[in-house]
Amino acid sequence: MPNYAPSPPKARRRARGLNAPPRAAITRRQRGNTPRPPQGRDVVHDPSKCPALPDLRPRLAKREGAHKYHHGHAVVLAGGPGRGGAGRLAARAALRVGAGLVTLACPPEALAENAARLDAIMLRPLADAIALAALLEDDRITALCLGPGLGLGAATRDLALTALAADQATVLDADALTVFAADPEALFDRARANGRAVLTPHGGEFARLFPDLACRMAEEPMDSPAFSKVDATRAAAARAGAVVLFKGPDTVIAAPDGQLVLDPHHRERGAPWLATAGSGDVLAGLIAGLAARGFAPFEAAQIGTILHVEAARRFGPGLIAEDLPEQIPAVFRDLGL
Ligand SMILES: NC(=O)C1=CN([C@@H]2O[C@H](COP(=O)(O)OP(=O)(O)OC[C@H]3O[C@@H](n4cnc5c(N)ncnc54)[C@H](OP(=O)(O)O)[C@@H]3O)[C@@H](O)[C@H]2O)[C@@H](O)CC1
Ligand SMILES: Nc1ncnc2c1ncn2[C@@H]1O[C@H](COP(=O)(O)OP(=O)(O)O)[C@@H](O)[C@H]1O
Repeated sequence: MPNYAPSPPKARRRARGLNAPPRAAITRRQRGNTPRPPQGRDVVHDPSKCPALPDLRPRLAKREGAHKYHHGHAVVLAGGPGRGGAGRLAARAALRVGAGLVTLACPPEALAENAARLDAIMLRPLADAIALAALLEDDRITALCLGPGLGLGAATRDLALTALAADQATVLDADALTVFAADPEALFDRARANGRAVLTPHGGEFARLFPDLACRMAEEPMDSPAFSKVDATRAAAARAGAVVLFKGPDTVIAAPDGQLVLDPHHRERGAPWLATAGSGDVLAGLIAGLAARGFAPFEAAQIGTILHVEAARRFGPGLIAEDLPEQIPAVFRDLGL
C-alpha cells in the first residue's frame, strides 16, 4: 500500500509525542478521504502555518504616540463572592489583548475578594442594572463583557438588557445567554436594536437559545440535505440580530447579514487542550478587548478566536485557562509586533 506523506524528521516525530507513530505510517486509505481531525499529538506550535496571522500584524500593533484611552476601555462584569474567577479571566484576557484600560465591575460584597486578586485591572463596585446604566454613560467605555460567573437570577437578565440598551459593543456569554432560555426573543430584540452584540454560546447554551435549530442539527437527514452547524449559526445570527460565535472544536462565526467564517484553524490547527474550564471566559474577554480597541464585532470575534487557538497551541499540553492570557504576548511576538 503506497504512503502519501514523507517520513518526518526524528525531532518532529518526538515533538508529536513519544509514542506517536511517524506520519508515514498513516496512509490516506486508513484516514479516509477527508482530512483527519486534529489529535492531541498534532498540537505542535508553528505560527507560520496559520495563514491568517501575518495579515493581522499591522492591525494589531498599537499606534505610536497613542495614549491608553485611544486603545479603548473594556468593562467586564463579574459575579458575587466566590464566583469572580470567570470574570477575572475575561478581564485579564481583555487587558492582554491590548485594551488600554480594563475595569472589573462586581457586586460591592465581592470587592475585597477581587481587590486581593487584581492589580493592573481596575475595580469598581456595581450594585445593579441602574448603576450599570450610569456607568455606561461614560463614552470612553468602548466595550462590555458579561455573563461569565454572573449567575442565573433576574439581576443578570437586567444587566444584559441594560448593557444592550447602551451604545457600547457588548459580548454576551455563559449566564447572560442561559438566563434568556425561557424567552430568547427578549434578548434578540435588544441585541438587534444594539447592532453591536456578540453572542458566544457553547453547544449547551446554543440549544437553550435556539432549541429548534439545535434539534434540526441533531436530526438525521431524511429526504433533505443535513442541517449543519454552519446552517444553524447563520440562522441564529439572522434571528438574534447579533454576531453569533458557536464554540467548539469546529467554531463557526456568523453575522446577521449572512457573513460567515469557520475557525480557520479547524482541522488544520486544532487545540483540544482548550476543552478546559474557563477557556470560553477567556475568549469572551479577548473579543471584548478587541472590540474595545475598535475592531468591529464580527472582526473581533474572528481575531479573538484565532488568538485564542494560537495561545492554546503555543502553551500546548497541560493548558489551563489562566495560561491563555499569559500566552498572548508570545503570540504577538510571533507575529512580529
Ligand atoms: N473558573 C470559573 O470561575 C469558571 C466559571 N464558569 C462559569 O460557570 C457557569 C456555568 O457554565 P458552564 O458552561 O460550566 O455550565 P452551563 O452553561 O450550565 O452548561 C453546562 C451543560 O451544558 C451542556 N453542554 C452541551 N454542549 C456543551 C458544550 N459544548 N460545552 C459545555 N457544555 C455543554 C452540558 O450538558 P450535557 O449536554 O452534558 O447534558 C453541560 O452539563 C457560568 O457562569 C460560567 O461562566 C465556567 O466558565 C467554568 C470556569
Ligand atoms: N475539543 C476542542 N478543541 C478545540 N477547542 C475546543 C474544544 N473544546 C472546547 N473548545 C474551545 O474551548 C472553549 C470552551 O468554552 P466554554 O465551553 O464556554 O468553556 P467555559 O464555560 O468553561 O469557559 C471554546 O472556545 C471552544 O471553542
